[in-house]
Amino acid sequence: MREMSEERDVIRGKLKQIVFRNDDNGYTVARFIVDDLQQRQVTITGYLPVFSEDALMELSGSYVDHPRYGMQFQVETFHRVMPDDEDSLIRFLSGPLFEGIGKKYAETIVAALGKDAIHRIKNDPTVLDSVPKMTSKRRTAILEGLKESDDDLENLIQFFVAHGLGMRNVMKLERIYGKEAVEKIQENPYRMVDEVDGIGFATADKVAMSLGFELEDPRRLEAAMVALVDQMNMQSGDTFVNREGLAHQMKRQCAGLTYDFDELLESLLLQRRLVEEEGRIYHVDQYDAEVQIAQFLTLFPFEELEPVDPETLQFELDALQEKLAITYDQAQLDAIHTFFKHDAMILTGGPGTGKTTVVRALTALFKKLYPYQRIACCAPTGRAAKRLAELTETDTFTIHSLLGWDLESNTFTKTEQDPLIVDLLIIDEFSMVDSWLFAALCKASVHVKKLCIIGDEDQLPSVRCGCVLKDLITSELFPLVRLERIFRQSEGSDVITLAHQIRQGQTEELDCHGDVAFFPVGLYEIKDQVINVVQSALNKGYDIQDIQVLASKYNGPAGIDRLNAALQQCLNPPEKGKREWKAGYRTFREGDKILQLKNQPDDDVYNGDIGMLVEIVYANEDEAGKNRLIVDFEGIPVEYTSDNLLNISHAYCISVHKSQGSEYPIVIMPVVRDYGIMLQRRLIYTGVTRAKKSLVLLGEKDALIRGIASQEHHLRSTTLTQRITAMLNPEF
Ligand SMILES: Nc1ncnc2c1ncn2[C@@H]1O[C@H](COP(=O)(O)OP(=O)(O)OP(=O)(O)O)[C@@H](O)[C@H]1O
Repeated sequence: MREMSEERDVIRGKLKQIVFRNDDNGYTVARFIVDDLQQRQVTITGYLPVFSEDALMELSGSYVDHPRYGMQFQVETFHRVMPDDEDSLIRFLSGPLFEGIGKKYAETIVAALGKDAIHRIKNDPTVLDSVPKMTSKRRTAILEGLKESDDDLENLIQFFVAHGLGMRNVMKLERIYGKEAVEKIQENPYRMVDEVDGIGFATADKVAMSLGFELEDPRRLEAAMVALVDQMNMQSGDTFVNREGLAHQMKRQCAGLTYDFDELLESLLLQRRLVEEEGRIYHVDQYDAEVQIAQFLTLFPFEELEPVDPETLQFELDALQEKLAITYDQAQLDAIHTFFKHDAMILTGGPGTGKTTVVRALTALFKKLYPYQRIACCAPTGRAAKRLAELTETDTFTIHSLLGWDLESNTFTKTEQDPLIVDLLIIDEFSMVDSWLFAALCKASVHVKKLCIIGDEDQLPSVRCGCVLKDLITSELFPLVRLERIFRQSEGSDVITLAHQIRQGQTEELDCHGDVAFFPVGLYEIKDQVINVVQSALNKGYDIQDIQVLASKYNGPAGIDRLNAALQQCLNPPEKGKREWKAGYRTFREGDKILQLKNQPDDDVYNGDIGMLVEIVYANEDEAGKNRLIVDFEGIPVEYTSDNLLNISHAYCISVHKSQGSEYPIVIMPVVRDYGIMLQRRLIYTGVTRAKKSLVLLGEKDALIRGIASQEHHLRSTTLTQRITAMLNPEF
């Protein structure tokens, strides 16, 4: 039993050391030095933000006698006490809150503004002008530091944490709504779903319930309907839902609640959170994305390049072929001429058909013919961008980094107001680009004068909504060059031959010889046989990073989770001296092969990147008292703590979807009936074409054949093509 003393106490003092902290909700156990004559040390507990150790705090709460931990001070409210003597003021201003302000400059500030410097700056920031040697950097550091030390922020944190939000989200709210956050969220917590990235309906609903909202509150039902449209789109890949389907799903989700569907929908249409067009209901973001893409492409280009003289082009082309000792075939030459003749072009073709070879020629010739124009190459994944950079010797980016993506707000700094300064834009692996991302790229591309889109139309469509590549090809807006001849085959690739058979839906006499092997294996033997194949490749001298196992679903005996666990046990077993970190159901071990699951642009690692776990640092050796894991992504070290551990998983076996945009020397791919409808032609094709050198298929031949024969069950429904057509022919 815990005993609690009755009266509320107030203590003043400073934080000494954090003993425990849950970063999700801010729950903290810390040592605190009370600012009295004895300088007593007290253990405090409560939901608190991270304070700097120098901050003078006033805590109000009560002492609790904990049976195991003894007397603790349980914090109910807290606020920062501003220093009121010169010494403390100088220490405060030169503390960690004020970046770049040292002791000397803090003295200058206090000498200029006196003991009530903080009060004066807060009342009128222009008083900083009277401080000698005040630079704009120093000014920003002081104002930002004061903002952080504000009591309002502390009250705001307490309010939201009490209503179930984690510290991370609270900080986002503060950034978006400022001091009005509490008022705004109290009035309608569901606005967070639309306005705060990373907060979905479930989180907003938790806050609303805690604030006492009714289940049938119209604001709740409206938010539920918008979230439902989003969720249905994410599941199907479509860019809209139909009215009846939405009404039906809404009925299921809001069973037992009384509401009028038509009225709710009408209200959402009026607010323009949803958009209706001929019975189709769009989430406003999806609608705007389609319109933006269609508008941009139909008006493209806004400025034109001087045309090239055909003779000069031919001269440079001949010189390039000689320099590279290559002869482009007719389709490749067509691609090159089309590119220089038109403002935009789509280049498509299967693996090994020479797409990258053409891009190399395009960039080399463009540099010669337009020496003062800027080129940017981009791709949706880091891997694809790196490959393009190696081959084209041009500035190459992921689309996210090109657009200056901000992870916290999920927004881009490059927009129509601050567009890209690029004349030629080349986008590779375009089949993976979704509607929302392409719309963002279009918005920032108003100065682009030439556009080249490259992608394999037979690969899986983008993870998120839309099928932009297919829609652009169907719209016939831009000239399309299709490369069919397989050049890699002449280098002896049986993988490519098989890939083309799969693409054409050919199921008889599948070419499984040479670099392609098929082993008939039953479902329950898959795990052991995969290990055997991996072992024999390792024995032949391949590295674990060269070998990639690709599976089609997560659960089941041949699922990703099971294969990862088995492969880890076999390839990187526990060993004395090899450090481990058990995190939930996963054990990370030094030497593990790791997959990045999310974009982390600040660290330069992206969804689909693969690295190696090189070091584990335990909490008791770490300054911040946290377990830490360091992964090396081809020379880029990235740190993970419990805060971002969900961004990675083991990579011995990964999904075919995650492998898009990457290539591996050896691919091992189980194909079993247990994968069900996942095993379709596009997925098999995408997996098979990841293999650069050799491919091992193992499983049930009938599952492979049935998979190749099965086309997508659900072709994505979008309206991009018809929008483009309508914009080109406004009279219809
Ligand atoms: N005209 C050509 N003559 C000789 N070899 C060629 C020619 N075009 C391409 N190749 C060679 O064919 C191979 C595949 O070309 P490339 O990498 O450009 O194809 P790709 O379509 O980009 O393939 P993937 O999509 O699989 O990367 C390369 O080794 C390339 O050097």
